[in-house]
Amino acid sequence: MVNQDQVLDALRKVEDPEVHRSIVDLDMVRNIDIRGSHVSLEIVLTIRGCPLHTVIEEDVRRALGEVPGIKTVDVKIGHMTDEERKRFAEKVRGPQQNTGQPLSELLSENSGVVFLAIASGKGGVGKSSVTANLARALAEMGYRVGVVDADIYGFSLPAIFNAVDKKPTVIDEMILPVEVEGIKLISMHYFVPDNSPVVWRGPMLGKMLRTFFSQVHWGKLDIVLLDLPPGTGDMALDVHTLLPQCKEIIVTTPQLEAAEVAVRAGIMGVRTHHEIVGVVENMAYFECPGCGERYPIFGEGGGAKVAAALQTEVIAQIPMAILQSGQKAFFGKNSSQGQEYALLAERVARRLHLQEQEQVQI
Ligand SMILES: Nc1ncnc2c1ncn2[C@@H]1O[C@H](COP(=O)(O)OP(=O)(O)OP(=O)(O)O)[C@@H](O)[C@H]1O
Repeated sequence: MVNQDQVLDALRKVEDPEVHRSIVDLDMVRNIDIRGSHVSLEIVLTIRGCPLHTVIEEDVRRALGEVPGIKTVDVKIGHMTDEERKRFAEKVRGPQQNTGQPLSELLSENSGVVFLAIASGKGGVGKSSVTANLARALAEMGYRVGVVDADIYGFSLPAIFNAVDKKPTVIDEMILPVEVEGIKLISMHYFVPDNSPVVWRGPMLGKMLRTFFSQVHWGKLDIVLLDLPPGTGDMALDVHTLLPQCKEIIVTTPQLEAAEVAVRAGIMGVRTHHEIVGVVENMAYFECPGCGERYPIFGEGGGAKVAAALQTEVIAQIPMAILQSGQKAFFGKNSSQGQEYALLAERVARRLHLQEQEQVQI
């Protein structure tokens, strides 16, 4: 007859879909009762009505179904008490962290993580689109990617990722980021009541970033992309203070006016000792789908100008796309933009010395 240890061993392979740790290690399994080939048990979830309960239940049934000698399984779903939830959160995030340290040190699980800020001189050049597409392309290369939407004036990443209606799970002051296509995303969008305007002052970005790193449980990551607000304000300074080793990509369009302000944003990055990884020229040209001819709709030379001024290189030129109303600039890997983003991700990975990963299918 099957024994309790065999049941627990099988369940050890089942992970909580948000925390990505074994439900046995997280004390989520209760009341195992074995009668011949029938096993009944209870799984306790952190919150009532957790939308992921069907996923866990199916995984439990599948795992037990593979154990010889088990024919039928009865899974009851229960919920943790406040005390149990507290213990769960402590288990996941480890001992309470000291928020006086630089953020990078707070990420004890992520000591080797690379921070890459995406900056631009002015809004509307495609900084958020670059962040989202680069995140996707890096995830497709197999990297574990986190994205912080630090563009506090216009948090647009949830919309680009089609994740506006998702909600981070909050367990006893521990926040689990939203996950889209394997990418972990956190944004102020999830913490302000319906579209209410947020009046931000300089130090608030620091406070927000601190919260995002001290209370958000990211799990293991290889790289964190930060979508910075446009411009040269105190933000780069804040990011530098909090993440001294942060690298930077500067986004511009080919227009010379955009390039001039992008140079200023880049200089701000250099002054704060952020290594500039390169310049991404977005909406660099439009390629005629019929004849393949390239048209420089916004002129030429902006990217090269920024790169020369900052003593770096243009590491991608992203073609312009014709977008339908409401369509986001989030490109599939077969599009010409998607292919450029794949090349950009390879360059970024090389320049940042990310460890090689196995390609994943998204
Ligand atoms: N390659 C592209 N082709 C066509 N449209 C694009 C491209 N990249 C971005 N866009 C569009 O340009 C607009 C601005 O993009 P995005 O929001 O990413 O810019 P941003 O620099 O982050 O601006 P803000 O800081 O104001 O949010 C969006 O409508 C986006 O869909």
